[in-house]
Amino acid sequence: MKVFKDILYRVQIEAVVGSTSVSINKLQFDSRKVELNDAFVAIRGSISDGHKFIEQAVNNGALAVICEEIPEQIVNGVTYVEVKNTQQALAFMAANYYENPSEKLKLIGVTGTNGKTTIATLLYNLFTKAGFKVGLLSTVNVKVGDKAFDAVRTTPDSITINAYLKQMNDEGVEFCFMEVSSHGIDQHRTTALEFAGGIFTNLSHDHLDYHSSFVEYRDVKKRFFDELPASAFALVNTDDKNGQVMLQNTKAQKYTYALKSYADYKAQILENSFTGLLLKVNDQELWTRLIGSFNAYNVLAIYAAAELLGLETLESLKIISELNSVNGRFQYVISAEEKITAIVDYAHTPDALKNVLETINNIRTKNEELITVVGCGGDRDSTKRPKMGHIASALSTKVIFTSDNPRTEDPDKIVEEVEAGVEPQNFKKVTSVTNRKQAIKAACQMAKQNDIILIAGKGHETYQEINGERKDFDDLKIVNGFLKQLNK
Ligand SMILES: CC(=O)N[C@H]1[C@@H](OP(=O)(O)OP(=O)(O)OC[C@H]2O[C@@H](n3ccc(=O)[nH]c3=O)[C@H](O)[C@@H]2O)O[C@H](CO)[C@@H](O)[C@@H]1O[C@H](C)C(=O)N[C@@H](C)C(=O)N[C@H](CCC(=O)O)C(=O)O
Ligand SMILES: Nc1ncnc2c1ncn2[C@@H]1O[C@H](COP(=O)(O)OP(=O)(O)OP(=O)(O)O)[C@@H](O)[C@H]1O
Ligand SMILES: N[C@H](CCC[C@H](N)C(=O)O)C(=O)O
Ligand SMILES: [Mg+2]
Repeated sequence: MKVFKDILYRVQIEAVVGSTSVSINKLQFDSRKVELNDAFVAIRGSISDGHKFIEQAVNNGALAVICEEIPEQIVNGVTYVEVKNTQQALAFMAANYYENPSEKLKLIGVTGTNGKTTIATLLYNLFTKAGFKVGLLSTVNVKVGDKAFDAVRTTPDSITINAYLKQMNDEGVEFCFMEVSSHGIDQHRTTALEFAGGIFTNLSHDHLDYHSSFVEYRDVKKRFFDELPASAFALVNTDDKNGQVMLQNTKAQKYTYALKSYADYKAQILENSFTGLLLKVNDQELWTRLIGSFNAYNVLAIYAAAELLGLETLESLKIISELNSVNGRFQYVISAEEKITAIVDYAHTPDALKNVLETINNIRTKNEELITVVGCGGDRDSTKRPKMGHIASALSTKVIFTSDNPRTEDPDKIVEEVEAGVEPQNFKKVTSVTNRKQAIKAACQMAKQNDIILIAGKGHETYQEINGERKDFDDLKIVNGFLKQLNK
């Protein structure tokens, strides 16, 4: 039990009805989960409005209600608190409830369109290998030291974030690396957290269904840097034109990294092959098993962050050279006889897809075909579909369009929208097989000796979501199975 008044610390209160001296049990923003003596926070969402469920929350036993408008019908014995923004209030309340756990460790947030999971996970692995107890909040999973938990979202809601951070405090975690998504910033999931550093990767097309324009998407990302404290570092990629924008109004100490332009942390690619990258980083040579020039940015960012967090340079260079690629990010298998390479990659944005295809094209020889299997998710930004169709067909020798996670949309219709981006000169490279398993099978059957198959979009995901139902599905396992059948 916690005293309600203490939980409200730093929350800007507009009006109160009832007493704030009561003791509350848990915080909830979903009325269906409210139990006796909980506090219910009513959030105006995109589908429904939490204010409609205040009565249900009270019937379920809520002792306190935090809302943007106190209802006309109030119940005796229940405390109502009016605030301007309930999502923001929830963030402060969650931090207070768990005793501000972000202040008791070094929390580093990674934001940008692509590379967040890669950078956060590599930093988790780097600091763990350096002997620290580390935490991770990422798309793939949540880690508290070596304990792993399933991740539901890239950036969880503020109650979940603070609960994990508290668990990290209890277990003596010193550093936590977390992904900060644009939805997360916009919905104040990361407000009230004390960050020791922020990293910006890059900005390209994604989530334009949610944010009304690219400028709004950019400004949401920028808000994360605007809110960093002066004690934190802000480390940005200045080869991306939006890197400097992120630094415009930040109070944090500014650092830059780049391959092409002047920066505090600079790298040059000396070698780029299927076995990895050889980089020159601030005059030191650095070998990494990670593949593709985009990974040079990720590796440079973790090298810089490690230095800013006080890790010894030689030690971090040594450990970085031992790090493996992250689950579902350029993971590959090679079939035993035909030597067909199948790559599974989480590229689900036009820019990521282009990077992965260019990386493969830089490495493969002209005699080998590049067969790409790709689709786009349903109930997500549909404007990226034709763009990804265009990129896949222009940069591969053959393409099979298929389903990603159709969610509640018609899978055939999504495939048609992807096909719409194909230019006439590429028509004959393209076929469509809506069933993803059949599409992967077809790619394996098409492939000849030494060819390369790219299966993009789902990476580490072990399910396919169709009509709200998640069924087991693992690109890597499936392609491995078909490649083995070919060998028989
Ligand atoms: C678009 C989006 O971000 N939606 C999030 C948002 O939902 P919403 O605004 O639609 O909520 P709503 O359903 O309208 O309901 C409003 C409120 O009423 C409450 N409610 C609803 C019904 C009821 O009976 N009782 C009740 O109290 C809900 O709990 C909610 O608090 O607020 C909810 C509660 O916090 C989130 O669960 C939900 O995430 C949904 C599931 C989602 O899919 N989000 C994705 C898009 C997302 O956040 N993705 C990013 C990754 C992006 C990236 O790759 O960069 C992420 O960080 O994971
Ligand atoms: N620095 C980068 N620049 C461009 N593309 C990248 C970069 N790093 C990774 N990618 C590509 O983007 C894909 C997704 O990478 P990653 O999962 O690290 O990004 P993310 O930002 O966490 O994505 P999400 O928004 O889904 O959480 C990778 O599979 C790869 O194809
Ligand atoms: N974090 C991203 C993941 C997309 C992954 C892709 N497989 C899809 O389902 O669209 C999102 O929620 O938009
Ligand atoms: Mg991620």
